[in-house]
Amino acid sequence: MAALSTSQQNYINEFNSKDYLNTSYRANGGLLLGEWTGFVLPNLHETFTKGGVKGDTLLDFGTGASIYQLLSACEVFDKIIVSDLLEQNRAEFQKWLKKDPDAFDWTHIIEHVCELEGNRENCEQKAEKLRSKVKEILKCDALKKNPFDPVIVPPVDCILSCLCLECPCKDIKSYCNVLKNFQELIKPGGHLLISGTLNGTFYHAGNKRFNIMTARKEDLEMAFKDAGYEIVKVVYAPRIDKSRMDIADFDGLHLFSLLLPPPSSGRLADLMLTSKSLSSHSSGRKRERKIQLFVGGGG
Ligand SMILES: C[S@@+](CC[C@H](N)C(=O)[O-])C[C@H]1O[C@@H](n2cnc3c(N)ncnc32)[C@H](O)[C@@H]1O
Repeated sequence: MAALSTSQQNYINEFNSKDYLNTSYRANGGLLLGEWTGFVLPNLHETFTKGGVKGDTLLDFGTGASIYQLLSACEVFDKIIVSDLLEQNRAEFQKWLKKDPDAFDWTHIIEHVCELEGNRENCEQKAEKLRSKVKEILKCDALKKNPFDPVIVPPVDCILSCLCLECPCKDIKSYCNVLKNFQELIKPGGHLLISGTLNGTFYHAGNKRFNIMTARKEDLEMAFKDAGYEIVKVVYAPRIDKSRMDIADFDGLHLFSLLLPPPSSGRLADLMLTSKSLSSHSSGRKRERKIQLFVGGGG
């Protein structure tokens, strides 16, 4: 088994789920309430309505113990898979799912999303809808080729990841590598939605400090293109309130809506050549047929 990086071991030992939720999202005072939620919730609402992103399964990568990012998604996906590196985060998420009295109270955030959706449902109905859509809570590690190893997750319609990839990735090269590995997890023609902060170097969960990769606009744009995604939409916003830079020092926010294009005919030829040269016996032929069928179906 590969050794854990310092960053992963640090997360395992030091990241307290409740401290993170309280620092970031507690009603009246969470650092990420206001500018972050005021940015990400309407943008996700729009992505999952006017933006037309929908499907059978959404995979949320690096969920932590957060639910805010799934509240609009649960309207347009049948199944949601959540995932995180940390056992403590997965357990904390499970508490919310099971309505444990000790679970974090997300009411203020759920109300915000209900308002965005025109109050079709009340808070309780909305929470129940999300609970009913979450089908799995998986362990993941962004730094592995298959982040769910040894589990094989069949390709999904959409991967969503908020405030996560800048934590494990030490630089833009490793970030781009993670994006490339994500391709195996997304159906061709499916979406990748990535949202996070710009130009930050650290954030706090309680009194513990976690360093992050400094994400610059131009580096992110380049990484998504280099990794083979088509940028459908990108939204940026500056950080206005800089009074608590000692808790997290980012100066802006971003949301990228990306498309994983179906393989072009040139790429199909490459795939078929690779497939043929990989095996000359019947399993190779089966694989070749599967690729042809799939491309035919995808356009
Ligand atoms: C800043 S928190 C964001 C949590 C949540 N997505 C949110 O928006 O509130 C960063 C998350 O990244 C997770 N993380 C750190 N290293 C990771 C890795 N190697 N693979 C997957 N997740 C990781 C942490 O466990 C943590 O939940």
